[in-house]
Amino acid sequence: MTTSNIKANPLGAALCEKKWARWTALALLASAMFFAYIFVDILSPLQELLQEQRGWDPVAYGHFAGSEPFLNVFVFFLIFAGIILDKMGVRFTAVLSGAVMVAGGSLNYYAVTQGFQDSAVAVFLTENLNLPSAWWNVTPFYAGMPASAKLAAIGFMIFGCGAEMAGITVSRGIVKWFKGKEMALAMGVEMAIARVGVAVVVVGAPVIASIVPVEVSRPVAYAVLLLIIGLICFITYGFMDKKLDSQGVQEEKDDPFRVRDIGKILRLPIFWLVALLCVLYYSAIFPFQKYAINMLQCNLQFSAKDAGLVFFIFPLGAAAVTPFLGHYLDKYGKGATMLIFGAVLMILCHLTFAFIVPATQSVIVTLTAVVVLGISFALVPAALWPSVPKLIDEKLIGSAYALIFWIQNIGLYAFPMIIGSVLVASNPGVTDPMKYNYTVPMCVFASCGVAALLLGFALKALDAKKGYGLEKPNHVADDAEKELIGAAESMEE
Ligand SMILES: NCCCC[C@H](NC(=O)[C@@H](N)CCCCN)C(=O)O
Repeated sequence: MTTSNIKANPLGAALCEKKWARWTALALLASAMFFAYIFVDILSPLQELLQEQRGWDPVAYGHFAGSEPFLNVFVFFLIFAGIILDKMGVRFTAVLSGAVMVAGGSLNYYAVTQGFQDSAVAVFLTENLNLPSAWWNVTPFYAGMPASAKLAAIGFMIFGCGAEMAGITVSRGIVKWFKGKEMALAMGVEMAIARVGVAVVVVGAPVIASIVPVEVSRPVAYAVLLLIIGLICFITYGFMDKKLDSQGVQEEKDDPFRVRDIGKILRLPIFWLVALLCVLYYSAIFPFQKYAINMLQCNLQFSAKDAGLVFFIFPLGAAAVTPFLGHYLDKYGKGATMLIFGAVLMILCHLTFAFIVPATQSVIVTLTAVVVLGISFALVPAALWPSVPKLIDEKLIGSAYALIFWIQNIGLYAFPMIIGSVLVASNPGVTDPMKYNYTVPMCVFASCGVAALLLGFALKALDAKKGYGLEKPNHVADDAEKELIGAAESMEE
């Protein structure tokens, strides 16, 4: 186990000790993530236009949308990203991730422009990447997929590598600047800003696209511009980070990296509890988001626009509450309890969508469930991510975040497909997309919540036994305490 990352600074107070400086660093990191979250969902509200202008049917859109985690999951890019982060540090990895996002985003943009439609690349892609729809074809490509959707998927999977790399880097950056201070609050603010990005896109993308002449690629162009600004934010952050390093406040780097370090993380039972809780919880949130609008339309007989307005409060509600919960965690702790409480709320909401909403068709009940789900989506992330540094040796924190993200991405990749199949199987003969019954898919989401809840109890019990400090305020479970735990564990072994 490592000792504290704060080393004596002969030049006076280190930059991270100054409130304005660490919050400026956070503003730069959070802005880049805000722009990344905008890009992730930029095409979500434009499905109709994509069909009209580029010929993407729902299958093509679904394959494009699901392509983001592909390289991270199947080419293990996230694992490499964690190793790069632990070896090269926050500054290098942040700029690299920003550049990868810009490259992938630009390709994605080019794919949806009119210029691409008329190019030789389009002809090439129309004739290639026509993979059969067989069980082994885990790629987003299939025979007959529009060329623009193929290239957009390639761009989106490259973007996905940058976005997830940025996610782990920003988490490690926040640990570097805020450890022993308002760390959970800072992570909460960062995630709240990201949620606002999702809400902005739902409203903003259709408005930008519908400026005459109506053009589906225009919002993507703006989003790429924002990614470039995000890269500039990361570069600017790099100067602050360098200054901090020069003051002796260097992050612990894993030098040289050894594969057995990953093994060390994988052997920790507490790591598996956190990672499995994460994949189960997030699999019932992000994939649910993809179906939520249609579920609301089917249950309430709403238009897509009205259903979108109801669902709009979900990310905004989460954004409003997350920083307060982060602050609560810093001050009072109770991280494991928050995870349990968040899972309970999620189960209740999904069961409400499964049984009560279709039976009552009540807008009030639906709105209440959406708000409560937003609170759940604040409780779990606010407690989960700041708890990781309490469990893992600081110099392996990048790899630990990366492994958790990787396991989470497997769920994010698989669940939209699982839910799609469950939806079709539980609605035999239904072809009208407004007539689906969502009871069984919602029960699947609720059962993820039940499994996450059980893991939450197990986590709390293991924490009570081993004293990781999950229930303690952030600054209490410091490195000295981790060292004691580490020593106790080595004695047990
Ligand atoms: N500093 C970031 C903490 C994680 C925030 C978390 N995001 C994720 O878990 C991403 N791996 C998944 C994003 C999926 C979007 N395509 C969050 O709560 O958003």
